[in-house]
Amino acid sequence: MTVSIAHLGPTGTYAEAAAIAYASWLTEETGQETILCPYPSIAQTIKATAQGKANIAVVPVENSIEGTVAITLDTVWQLEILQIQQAIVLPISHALISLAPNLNTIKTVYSHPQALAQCQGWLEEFIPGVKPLAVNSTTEALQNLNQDIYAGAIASTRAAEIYHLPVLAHPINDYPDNCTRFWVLSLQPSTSGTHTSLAFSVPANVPGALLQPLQMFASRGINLSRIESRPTKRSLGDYLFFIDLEGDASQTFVQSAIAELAAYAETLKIFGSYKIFTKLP
Ligand SMILES: O=C(O)C(=O)C[C@]1(C(=O)O)C=C[C@@H](O)C=C1
Repeated sequence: MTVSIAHLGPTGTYAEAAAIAYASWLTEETGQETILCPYPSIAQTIKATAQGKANIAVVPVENSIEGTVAITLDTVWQLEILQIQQAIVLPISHALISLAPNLNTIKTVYSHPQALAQCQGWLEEFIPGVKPLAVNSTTEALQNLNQDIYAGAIASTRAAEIYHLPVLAHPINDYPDNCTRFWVLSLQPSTSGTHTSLAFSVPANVPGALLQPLQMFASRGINLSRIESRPTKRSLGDYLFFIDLEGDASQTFVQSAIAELAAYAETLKIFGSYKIFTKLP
């Protein structure tokens, strides 16, 4: 069977690079053939996989400069049925791509909001007054860039090569060690790994509602590698808490922690246990 891997498109995105890295790993490990399936948005990538239209989704979840990719957490929470099979950390090195003769003539810069935010200091310093325009992905604007010499786009040098466009400046991210973590999601139960991701809402906004779950992890010696809050979208000030913990959900002490957490939580969702792969530059 050929494994279909959904990712944010069009071709050349960082998500596609992560999907390619996962596809090579999968083929090496299992001998399975893969096919890449680009989708116009991160939400559609995740939904297509939840609906069985693709076998796997590879989506960004957190960036070292800008933090959470909110749409990923929100969609995974809403759909509930997807499990994390693996996490992949990719270095992100942005380029300014444009047919403009020099930086001074650029009036607008297109990119994904995460990429624009990761380069905002550079943009303010080197193209002050430029208009940042958010689009669905770093590569969405590249197909039309040759129609506007006053426009630029922030994407990878790999994308510039794919679209045969010149790089005016690189790297332009505000911090050199920029990297993004991607989740590999599917409908299959996750196997095992070093980290477990879960999320919960609390029954009431009262003192200690979050302290009790956190204390429970601490008292068991379970290290949390990430905690993130997202609005429940029900009312202002009402939150969900996303936690990554160091441990495998099949370990007895993690199982008992999860059982105790269920008692504190209004709703608890477990997104699986998985390994984190770091692809070096
Ligand atoms: O637009 C892309 O190329 C993406 O893969 C999306 C995305 C993101 O959403 O964070 C992925 C990595 C970078 O952080 C910038 C953009």
